[in-house]
Amino acid sequence: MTQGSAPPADRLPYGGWREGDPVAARRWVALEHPLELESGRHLPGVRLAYQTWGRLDREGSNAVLVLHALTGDAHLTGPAAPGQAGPGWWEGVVGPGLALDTDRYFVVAPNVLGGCQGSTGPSSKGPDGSPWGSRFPRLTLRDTVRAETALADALGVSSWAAVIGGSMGGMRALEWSLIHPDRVRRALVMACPAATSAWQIAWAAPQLHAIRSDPHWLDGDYHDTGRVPSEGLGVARRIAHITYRGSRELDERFGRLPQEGEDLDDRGRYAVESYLDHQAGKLVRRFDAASYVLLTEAMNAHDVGRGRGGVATALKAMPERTIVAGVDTDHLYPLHQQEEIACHLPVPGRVRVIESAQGHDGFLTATDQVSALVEELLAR
Ligand SMILES: CC(=O)SCCNC(=O)CCNC(=O)[C@H](O)C(C)(C)COP(=O)(O)OP(=O)(O)OC[C@H]1O[C@@H](n2cnc3c(N)ncnc32)[C@H](O)[C@@H]1OP(=O)(O)O
Ligand SMILES: N[C@@H](CCO)C(=O)O
Repeated sequence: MTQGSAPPADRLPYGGWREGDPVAARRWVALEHPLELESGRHLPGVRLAYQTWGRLDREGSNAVLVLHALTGDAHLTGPAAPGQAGPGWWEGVVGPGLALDTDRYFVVAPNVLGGCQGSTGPSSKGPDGSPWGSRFPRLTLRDTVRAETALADALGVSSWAAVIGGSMGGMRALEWSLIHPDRVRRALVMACPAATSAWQIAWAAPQLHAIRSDPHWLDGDYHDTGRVPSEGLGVARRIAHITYRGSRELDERFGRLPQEGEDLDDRGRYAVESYLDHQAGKLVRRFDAASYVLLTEAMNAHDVGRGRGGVATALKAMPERTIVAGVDTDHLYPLHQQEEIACHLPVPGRVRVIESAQGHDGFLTATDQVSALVEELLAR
């Protein structure tokens, strides 16, 4: 296993992974051997990008793993790297004296395998030096956990004090706990299901279709062409973003208003259309379409019960100290899915409800309530 603090030289980052990055704790780890995937295939040359905050104690017992959502990254908090847009995605939750107190805990956030923010994914160069593109193997979320097992080993973390995640991060927190029951002491699982439902696969379908219909998609082999399937990815993000937000929220924020300075009678847009255009444009600038497809398919395949005797049996192996939370207005991953998880835990409990108008994104925006959950988890 090799490790470093500079980005892998063969990586064209979409995020902030550049030579001379001023934040010392942005690192990567390279797996020595090809990663054996759930499919039986092997993925060579795996590198995982990650960031850390705080220090690991002598016993190696104070490490907390935070797992990001679909288009997230390893940057939880702190100054952005040069060229990287914006602060971290969990500002106010992680830091000195905050709920995830970096004076006490060693916080680790990897970029998911298959992603495009520093870790190996379809846009990385394959063994022959050209981008993986369509040759990149299908992944499951279990594969992403197996890759991170090597990261935990490299960091000297024998067991995590807690594994925390929302949405895809929550699915992966479940898988971490079930693959390594001896290495996860607590879990906080937010806004995700035990198994992806028809409703969620249905919402993903037009997104995948939009990307694959883009003339620049080229069956996933576009990385060397100088063109990217930005129209398709933009449509996918618009669809996804509607599912991430509250219906009442959008009504109250935008109503039937036209976008400022635009005339609806002269091809102008409604304000909400402009908002979705903005969200699409931001994602297209920071995310790779092939990673989006790969990870969406990995989420579609998510089922903690697969090969474990079903969901109810599988969840019995979760840590006793598990908190499950959902957002009251989340119409993508509705609360009944978190209730299902909570009722099958070894210590069945009630779901913690995050009250937020902002739908699924509540686990990102309601930082005070999320902080309270993190504090409760770590106090147990
Ligand atoms: C766990 C993870 O790692 S997930 C990764 C986190 N990041 C993302 O998901 C990126 C996508 N963004 C989001 O999902 C959300 O914006 C969040 C959750 C990050 C933040 O949500 P909020 O703070 O509620 O932001 P909101 O949805 O209101 O969007 C604000 C943006 O819309 C823009 N906007 C608002 N109204 C309009 C409009 N009528 N026309 C155009 N743009 C508009 C704002 O100017 C602002 O732009 P900026 O982000 O470039 O500054
Ligand atoms: N806004 C989040 C929602 C997905 O859970 C993301 O883009 O990853």
